[in-house]
Amino acid sequence: MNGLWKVFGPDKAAAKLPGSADAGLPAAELRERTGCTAAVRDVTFDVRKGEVFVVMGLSGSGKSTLVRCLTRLIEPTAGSLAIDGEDVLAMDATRLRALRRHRAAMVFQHFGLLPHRTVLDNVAYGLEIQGVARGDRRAKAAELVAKVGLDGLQDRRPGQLSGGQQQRVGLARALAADPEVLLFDEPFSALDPLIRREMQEEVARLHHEEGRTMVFITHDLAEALSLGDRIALMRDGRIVQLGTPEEIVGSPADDYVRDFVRDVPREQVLTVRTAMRPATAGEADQGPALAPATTVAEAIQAVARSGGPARVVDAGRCLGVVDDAGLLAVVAGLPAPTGRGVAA
Ligand SMILES: Nc1ncnc2c1ncn2[C@@H]1O[C@H](COP(=O)(O)OP(=O)(O)OP(=O)(O)O)[C@@H](O)[C@H]1O
Repeated sequence: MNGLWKVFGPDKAAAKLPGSADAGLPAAELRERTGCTAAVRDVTFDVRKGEVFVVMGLSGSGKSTLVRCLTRLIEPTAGSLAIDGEDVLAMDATRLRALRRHRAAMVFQHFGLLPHRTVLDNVAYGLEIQGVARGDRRAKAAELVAKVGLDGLQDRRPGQLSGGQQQRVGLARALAADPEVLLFDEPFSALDPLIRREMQEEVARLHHEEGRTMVFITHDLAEALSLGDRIALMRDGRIVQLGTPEEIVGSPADDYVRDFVRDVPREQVLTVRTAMRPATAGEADQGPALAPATTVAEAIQAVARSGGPARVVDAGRCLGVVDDAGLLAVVAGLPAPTGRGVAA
């Protein structure tokens, strides 16, 4: 998407706002002057095939509006939007329906399961509206019920399931459409923390197995950091930073982001790439070898066990070494000493 806007308010005023002098005003002032709310302001990003793209921000920052614009459940006010090169804003009603059914399925916080149908029939429902024959859809639904870990529960009704199990049914139903992209709107925020963790692991596992593209909305930083390949952090309708968890925690774009990530356990997010320094003579072939994606927390264990620096090795090449001073600097949030982070 490119330069996307969604402005709520009186039609004429809303249409005029993108690009106007008022467009940058803080939310309250904007509302006072124009009667409009700019829920999404000039947002540009690409979701890459196969990645988990997280949209994160506090309540009211514009996450849901942004993700609903992706399939035009909400009509954007301005900007452009494409999926696989096809212009979404030019799609007619038929193409749009196909987009929402087959290409970008949405998983909501409240799944809206059909209470009188069994688990299997709820999952098969998505296939039913696609016109799949009964025998085929039941076989496919049974496969998906097993995939999301609900084996043996297929004849229950939603009321006989726990919250987490209901979410799995919703997930299986979304997967039944075999969409290119799964859009998750805060799907787990109503769950208690243990079940929530379990569902996050489930999503991570499914992603790992299938490599399906996922767009995931959350206001929970820990969830964003654990699931996201990249995170777009929103504030007041804008993206304030877009980057990997390591970039957001390690190099916050401004004071707002810095404050946001202040309490994150840095050693669990940052990797040895941030902590390493060039190897000196003789170090390149000594000590334990760590992959570049190794977290600082894991590297601390390796260095503590071996009593000396560890090497960061990628495809047989030594990129640098990490020692206790470098690892401690990361944990303490200190700037890397000169020479660190530079490949040898
Ligand atoms: N239909 C609407 N009419 C007017 N304003 C709206 C409408 N929908 C959303 N807004 C406003 O747009 C802004 C962004 O809302 P949005 O729901 O996208 O935020 P969010 O980040 O998803 O919040 P939450 O985490 O609470 O769901 C808010 O200021 C909200 O009040």
